[in-house]
Formats: sequence, structure tokens, C-alpha cells
Amino acid sequence: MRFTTLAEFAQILAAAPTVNETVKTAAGAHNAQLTKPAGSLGRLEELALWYAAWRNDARPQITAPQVIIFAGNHGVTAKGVSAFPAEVTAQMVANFERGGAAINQLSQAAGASMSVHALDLDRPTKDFTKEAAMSETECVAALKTGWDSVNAQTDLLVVGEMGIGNTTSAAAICNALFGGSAADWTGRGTGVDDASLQIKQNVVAQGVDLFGALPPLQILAALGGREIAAMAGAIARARSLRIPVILDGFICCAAAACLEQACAGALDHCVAGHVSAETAHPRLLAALGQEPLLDLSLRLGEGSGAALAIPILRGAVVCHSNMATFAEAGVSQG
Ligand SMILES: O=C(O)c1ccc[n+]([C@@H]2O[C@H](COP(=O)([O-])O)[C@@H](O)[C@H]2O)c1
Ligand SMILES: Cc1cc2nc[nH]c2cc1C
Repeated sequence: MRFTTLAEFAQILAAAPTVNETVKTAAGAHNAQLTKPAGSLGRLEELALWYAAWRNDARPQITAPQVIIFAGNHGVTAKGVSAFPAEVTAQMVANFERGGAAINQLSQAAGASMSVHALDLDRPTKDFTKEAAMSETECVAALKTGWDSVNAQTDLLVVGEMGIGNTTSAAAICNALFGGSAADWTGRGTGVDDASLQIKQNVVAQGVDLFGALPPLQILAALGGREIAAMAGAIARARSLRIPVILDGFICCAAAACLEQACAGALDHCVAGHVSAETAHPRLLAALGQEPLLDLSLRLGEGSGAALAIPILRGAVVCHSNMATFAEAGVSQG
């Protein structure tokens, strides 16, 4: 399916497949027969039923998880909102390509393929305290990069990001989408000091003053970044292919939030992999109605927290699909 405008992208979200309740019921009946006290696998049982219902398969397997990292540069970095210089984005892309970053290790440990997409790094977005970060055309191009990067054969998707300055962009998106004050949504990102945190809050407040009244996908264009839009495009593509998604930290969830606010239920195929140490991430997860699987005080991004959650979902699915039933094992039911 192609889209050339944000309005067409919104139509795709509205027409996306929904969860298969018949398969969910069948998966629930199977779960009830497995050799364990009812409910004893806790949240793993709920995860397995959710996964089965999205895959249209009451006894699914996870065989080909995909991790995709998107990188983008941000005009607002000129304001001094990050503890690191903007050139680190491109330097880290080279590191991802050489296999030297945390996400390379975590993807491999989780048995996932991993790819990196750098989006116009030599052309940062515009400073959103002055003008929209991206035009509609630029935002649509980034959404398409994400859309096209999803392998249709994958059965579990993680999207992650790298972009110096992108916690400022994510904070502005969240403040615009959910209200409250700039301080509510602005954290220390890579580790800014008190003076830079104050600048960051002011930048977020200025962006929200200018663009906060726009509809959600226009907020993504005006306050977002290319890697943020690309994550949104990939999450939407996964939905169209019935591929469940594990969400990562604050920036990933801000991208996802644009979809949910544009179309209620757009994240029903997503689960939050972790809650990050970025101060506003718990607030964002609450706004999305998401309960994170892990709480490890990570604040790296790169899809790292989501990749760590892959084995949890794998565990849920192998128990659900491969355990013996009471009848098969000759175990007496209580
Ligand atoms: O995922 C998170 O919650 C998270 C929290 C803080 C920082 N990050 C990463 O740090 C970078 C953004 O931080 P900053 O300070 O440059 O806005 C970007 O590359 C993110 O991947 C990521
Ligand atoms: C070194 C470094 C690695 C990162 N990975 C994701 N965001 C990052 C930010 C920095 C600064």
C-alpha cells in the first residue's frame, strides 16, 4: 500500500487489521489444557494469547525477529540540548555497521537480525523553535523509509533509534499530544546538566507554543525527527502485516504515540519492552495504557530495552505452543 500524504497515511492506520478474537479464544482454550496450575505463568500467558491472536495462529512460533535502527539529526541540537555533539549520530551509525554497539550484541543474543537506516544525516531537521522540523513531504519520506524497512517474513519487530537531540523532540511531541507542562515531559536524555535541562525545557515549550495545536501526524512532522517518523512508519507497516512489535524507550514510544493519537487502537499490536530511566517515560507509558515488561534503568535507546524483552516473549510463546497438555502427559488436573 502506498501513501504520498499524511492524510493517506492516516487512512492506512484506520483501515489496518484488528486482533483476531476467534484465534485468541482458541489460544486461551489451549492454554487452559497445559500442564501447569491455571494462571501460573502469569503475564506470559497473556503475552502468548496476544501474540497468537495477532499472528492468526493459536499455536504460533517466533522464528525470525527483526531489529531495525533508524538514525536522524536534529536542528534543535544547535540550542545546546544534548550532552553530546551532533556528529555522534553518524559516528554511532558507523559503530552499528561495524557491530560495535550495545544493540549489535543484544540483537545477536536475542537471535534477531539487525539493520541500520541512516536518514539524511547531513541534512538535519529544522530548528522547531523557529519553523516546522520537517515538511509534510519530508515526514512522508521518513515514514516510507520505515514502512519499507520491515521484512514481511519477520514474526516480531523491534524498532530503535539513534539521534543526538531526539529526547528534546520526543518531549515536545509528548507535550503537544498529551498536554501538561514542558517540565513534565523533559528529562536529561544523554545526561544534560541543570543549565542545559532548563534550555531544553524552554525549547520544548517554544515548539509546543508554535505547533502544539496541530493534529497528531502533523505534530510528528513539526516536532519530530526523521528517525522518529521512520519508527512510526515501521510500526504501522508491522500492523498491516500482523507482526507484533516490542516498543523501546522514550523516543520510540513518542513515535508510537503519534500513531495512537491519530487512530485509537493503532498500537494494539505493540507491547512495551521496558520503562527507561528518562523521567517522562513512565508518564508516557501510562498515557498509552502500556505496562512495561522490564525495568532495568536503561536510558540508551537503540532498541536495547526492547531487544532484551525478546527472550521474554519467546519464553511465553514456546511454553504456550510446545508444552504438553494434561491429557498428553497423563498428569491429573486439579
Ligand atoms: O530510549 C530512551 O529512553 C533514551 C533515553 C535517553 C537517551 N536516549 C538516547 O540518547 C540520545 C538522545 O539523547 P539527547 O540527550 O541527545 O536528547 C538518542 O540517541 C537516544 O537513543 C534514549
Ligand atoms: C555514545 C552514544 C550512544 C548512543 N546510542 C544511542 N544513543 C546514544 C548516544 C550516545 C552519546
